[in-house]
Amino acid sequence: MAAYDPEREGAKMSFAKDMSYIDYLSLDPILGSQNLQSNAHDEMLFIIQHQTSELWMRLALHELATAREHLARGDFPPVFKMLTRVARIFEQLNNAWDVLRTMTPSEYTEFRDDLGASSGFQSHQYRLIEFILGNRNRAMMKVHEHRAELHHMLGQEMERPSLYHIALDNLAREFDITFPANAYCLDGPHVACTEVMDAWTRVYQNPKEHWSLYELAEKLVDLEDYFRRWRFNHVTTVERIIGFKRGTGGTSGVKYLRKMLEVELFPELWNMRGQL
Ligand code: HEM
Ligand SMILES: N[C@@H](CC(=O)c1ccccc1NC=O)C(=O)O
Repeated sequence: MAAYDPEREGAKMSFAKDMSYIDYLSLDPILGSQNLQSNAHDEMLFIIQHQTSELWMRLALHELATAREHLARGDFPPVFKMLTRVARIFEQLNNAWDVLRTMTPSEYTEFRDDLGASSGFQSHQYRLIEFILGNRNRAMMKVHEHRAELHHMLGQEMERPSLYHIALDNLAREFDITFPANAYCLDGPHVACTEVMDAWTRVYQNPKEHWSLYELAEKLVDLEDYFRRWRFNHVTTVERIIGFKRGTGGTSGVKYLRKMLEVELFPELWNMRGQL
């Protein structure tokens, strides 16, 4: 029997003049961007793990920015879809730790020194995700001063209402109320506010009456749930690989990351649950 030839069934096989897979996906720059700093076998894993994470974060930002625009118009269905997708992206990032966990401390030590002072602490996309969700801290912007455009982007985000702020606008509108100004702090983390908690409580006490806000609240809780799991997986993997060593970024390492586990993005949505 002759070997199968897809061309005979009509598959296009010549791409000298047409856009092909490698062209459309810009695979040349992507697959040529694993610039190893050492000869350690596991550095490839380390770089690809981070590069793929950054690509997923790029998508998460794309979804979150558009979700915020729709939410500002009170257009809920696309927001639900996009927030679900972002939660799934975090699930994807969470599963990716299983691959990285195959690297032992001995293997990581082979190239850790070659990382210099670089660290995930300097991931501008991670910081943007935090800022867009509402966990804002100007001090975190300083590491980007040498990259004016990234620094500017983070600064601009800090001037916009966060996704949660926009959710609160919708919540206030539902009950024809106004939240105190401190519920809308632009350049700091969101601080829990009783009036907001009471309004979410009213939503959960009568879901049928406030179904869109109820669904929105659950999407936000879902997203934060997955984000928390990411932080937890990160700190556990870090402890497993470097123990309590200081981070390359200069923080205390695991101690710093444990502190970050305390971050609450949407505190009222968690605090109100004990009141129902
Ligand atoms: C061997 C694996 C890893 C180790 C040992 C590690 C270690 C650390 C340490 C010690 C910090 C604290 C900052 C510092 O002083 O350096 C940190 C922060 C961070 N890492 Fe990793 N990390 C690892 C993998 C990853 C991966 C795969 C990502 C995915 C992008 C990542 C993203 C981050 C981010 C975003 C921060 C900042 C967190 C924050 O400020 O809340 N890390 N990491
Ligand atoms: N902070 C890590 C190094 C590290 O994980 C890292 C280094 C360069 C680019 C991304 C990294 N990932 C997360 O921090 C360490 O202290 O070993």
